[in-house]
Amino acid sequence: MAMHITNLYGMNPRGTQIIAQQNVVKIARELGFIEMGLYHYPVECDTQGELRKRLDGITSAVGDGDLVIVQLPSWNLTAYDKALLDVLRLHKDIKIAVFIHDVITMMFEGAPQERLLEIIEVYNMADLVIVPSEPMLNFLCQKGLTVEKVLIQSMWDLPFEEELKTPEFQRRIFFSGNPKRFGFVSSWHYDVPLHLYTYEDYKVEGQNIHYGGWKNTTELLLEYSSGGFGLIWEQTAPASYYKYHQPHKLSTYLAAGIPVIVQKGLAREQAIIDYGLGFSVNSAQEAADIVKNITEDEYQTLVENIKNISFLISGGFFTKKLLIDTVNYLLLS
Ligand SMILES: O=c1ccn([C@@H]2O[C@H](COP(=O)(O)OP(=O)(O)O)[C@@H](O)[C@H]2O)c(=O)[nH]1
Repeated sequence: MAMHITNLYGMNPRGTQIIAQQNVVKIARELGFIEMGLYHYPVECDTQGELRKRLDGITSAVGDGDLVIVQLPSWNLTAYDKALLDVLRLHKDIKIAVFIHDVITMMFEGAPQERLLEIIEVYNMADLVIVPSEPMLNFLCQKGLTVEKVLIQSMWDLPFEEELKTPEFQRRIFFSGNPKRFGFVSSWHYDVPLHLYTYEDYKVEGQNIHYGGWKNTTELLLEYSSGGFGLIWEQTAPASYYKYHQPHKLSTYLAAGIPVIVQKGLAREQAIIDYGLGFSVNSAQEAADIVKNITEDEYQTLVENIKNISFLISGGFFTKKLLIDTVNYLLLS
């Protein structure tokens, strides 16, 4: 019996979609998974026959009784995801887990309800689903998710081997994300600097913004670990997605060892408070006030609290555990 996991290629390699899927696969390989590469392309150009031939090639290493983790979305059409699972299901005793990274219809405004139902139908073809949060699980169940075996992802990992220095006390806030998605950036006018990293060209509109352009993972972690706070905020529209979403930036800040400030009501708020990793706030003004008023001792206490979780994230432990739990759950019950 072999274990397979899909991996996404062909999209902007700076996008979180690619970074997250490739990091999961990096960790899965260490556990003996075989990579199944999926290419992002205009699926509508394929005839049914061409798509089937393509999928036969992609799944050629899969045999009867194997276990496959499909990371979704593939960012191709839902019809492609369904066709992939259909082809996998042709194998006798195959075990399929769908690892839900994002639900595309929830991310963009005006997406028709039927599309969400089509996506959930694909999830329902799996023996197990991995969801990004409990609110997401509840939402999907209300909309028709029927898969009984479910695991909830606790955190993204950011496998990273280099030693980072302990962050120094700095009154500044880091934010990584596209300002077109996160409108609060353009109205930043507080007397605490906001250091922004994004691959989108950004004409600085807010005040006290230091635009750092794009950094690769190593560069970003080095910037963050020089000291400050990491901000996690809701996207502008639709303004509810981050109540369900597992934010990648949370792990990036914690991997670098810096405390975080999260907007109240977002999916990871409680964990941040329970583990003493930072603060939750109602407004950007409140975030700036915390950074202005915190003492150096209080900052260092937070940095100490974060050391263990930082070790787990850079060592890939959350994903290893999730993948091992997936295999055990699929094979033993
Ligand atoms: O200069 C940059 C800016 C962003 N990122 C990555 O992009 C993520 C944030 O992107 P996004 O807002 O799409 O992800 P989210 O946090 O919403 O999951 C960060 O965690 C980084 O992994 C990066 O590597 N370099």
